[in-house]
This record gives sequence, C-alpha cells and structure tokens, in this order.
Amino acid sequence: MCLIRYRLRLSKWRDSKMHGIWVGVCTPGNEPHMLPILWQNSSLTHWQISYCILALYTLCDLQFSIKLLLKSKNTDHLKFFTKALDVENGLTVTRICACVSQVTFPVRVFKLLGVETLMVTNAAGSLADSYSCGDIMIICDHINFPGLAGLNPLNGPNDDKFGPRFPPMSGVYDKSLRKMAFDICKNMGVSQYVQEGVYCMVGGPNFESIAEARFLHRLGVDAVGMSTAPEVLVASHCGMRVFGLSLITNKVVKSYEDNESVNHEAVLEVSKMRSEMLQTLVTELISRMDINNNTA
Ligand SMILES: O=P(O)(O)O[C@@H]1C[C@H](O)[C@@H](CO)O1
Ligand code: HPA
Repeated sequence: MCLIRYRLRLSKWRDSKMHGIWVGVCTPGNEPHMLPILWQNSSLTHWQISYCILALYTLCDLQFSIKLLLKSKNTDHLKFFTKALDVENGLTVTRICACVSQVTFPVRVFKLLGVETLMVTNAAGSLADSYSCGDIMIICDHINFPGLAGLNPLNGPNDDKFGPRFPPMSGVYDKSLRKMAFDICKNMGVSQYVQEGVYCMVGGPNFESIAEARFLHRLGVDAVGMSTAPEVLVASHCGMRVFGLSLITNKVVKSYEDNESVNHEAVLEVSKMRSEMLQTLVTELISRMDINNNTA
C-alpha cells in the first residue's frame, strides 16, 4: 500500500516538472531518515531538489521503509545516491547522531550532480507575537546558533572547488523566490497565513526554556527550530540558490504565567494539517521556476 502511494506521489511531482526530490522519511518507529528520491528527465540538464526536513515529512505524505523504496525504484541515479550516503553514514541521518557534516553531506552531492537550487522546509516554534500556529514563515535570514558557537559544517580544510574559505552570509535566501512564494500564496487565497521572518537554529533536541525563549525574542528571532541553517550554509557556500520556509507548529512559551508546553506530537499534528497547502505551494513554486535557466 505504501508503495502505491509512493508511486502516485512520484507521478504528481513529475507532472509538476520536478526532477529530484529529497525527503525526510519516518519509519513506523518514528526513526527519521533522510532519503533521496531522484530521477531525471533526459531533455533537461538541471535538477531541482526539495528537502523536507524531519517534522515536515508529511509534505510528501510518505511513510514507508527505506528497503521498500529501494526495491520499488531502482534507477541508476537512486543507486548512486544511496551508495554515496551509505559510505558517509550508513543511509540514515538521525537526530540522535546527527552532526553538521553528516546532515550537510548530501547538499554537496547535490552540487556535484549539478543542482542549483535548494529548497528547505522545517517545523518551527514562533517567537513573533503576531504569528499563529499553522502560519507559514518564508525565511528571509537566519541565526545559526550552533555555528556561532563553532559547530559549523565548514570547519576543517576548505575545498576551494566548492567555495571560498570565508563565505559571506548576507542575501542567502533568494529574493525572487521569496517574492514568487508570496505571489503564489496570494493566488491560493492563503496570504493571511504567510509571514516573512528570521529563523534561528538551536541545537535541540530539547525545546527552549522560557529564559532562552525570551533571549531569542530579544535578539529579533521570529521562529526557532533545530535544523536548516547548516544545510543552507553549505548550499550557499557552494553557490546554490536557496529558498526556505518554516511551518509554525507551536508558539514558544515566553511567559512564566503560561501553563502550556510544546511537544513533538503537536508539532507533527500541525504539520499534517498544513501538508496540502505546503504541497501546493512548493509544487507551484517549482513549476514556475525556469528549470533550464534555473531562474525565477
Ligand atoms: O527537523 P525540523 O527542524 O523540521 O523539525 C523540528 C525540530 C525537531 O526535529 C522537531 C521537534 O518537534 O521539529
Ligand atoms: N523550538 C525548537 N524547535 C522546534 C519548535 C520549537 O518550539 N517547534 C518545532 N521545532
């Protein structure tokens, strides 16, 4: 049954002129896996990648095991990718053992395959008072907290083939893609749910304490999560164009009077609730991009 769903989904993405997809998959035990599904239309030279990070795996409505997938789709590209990942980390990238060089490794593989645009999605908690649960925040900038503290995927010898030793981090989130996303949301009639703001990555896996939440709020953070910045950093370092969005799955508790507390189940629930909307937005965004020139 999973297999059928998977095939249906693939044809849906293919119709939308998408030529590569990288999804986060949760096995029934809820063990997260990052899994690439790739295919290429021979008439096109560029790959497009969507990268759905753990909590937003429902973007693609996929819940099946890696084994099942590998059996079902045996293209050369898929083999190449799984092999590449095997070497690096045995196919799985889990929150528990994730280190920044592991989670960003696939971004470099994408680059070597000719991928020019990276789209990242994540689930995040809001600090901005005007945001609501279920909002979509188009990311205009980020604060990479682990990076500021030295946990940076670019640590170690620099390979100049990918990018410079000291890369700039201004203007990383592509303006034209951001504008396009806003236009699409307007056409979809969902502008009221769309925000633009600053994402902050923290190390996790715990959610923030109230004091930490207040601290981040004062720094100008609109939404906080546990991913995205390292992948974006590596993509930007090697000259890829980046688009990112956060689904606001919860409001971060900032008051000692507040008895609410966040939990992962609630995060997944909101992700599910918004999966259709996100699918439409991402699909439309990809189909509007000029794939051959990779321009918006
Ligand atoms: O992987 P992302 O950043 O999308 O997911 C967030 C961070 C944690 O993995 C999880 C917490 O509920 O959601
Ligand atoms: N904090 C950190 N990461 C998150 C949150 C949060 O509130 N919600 C979803 N991912």
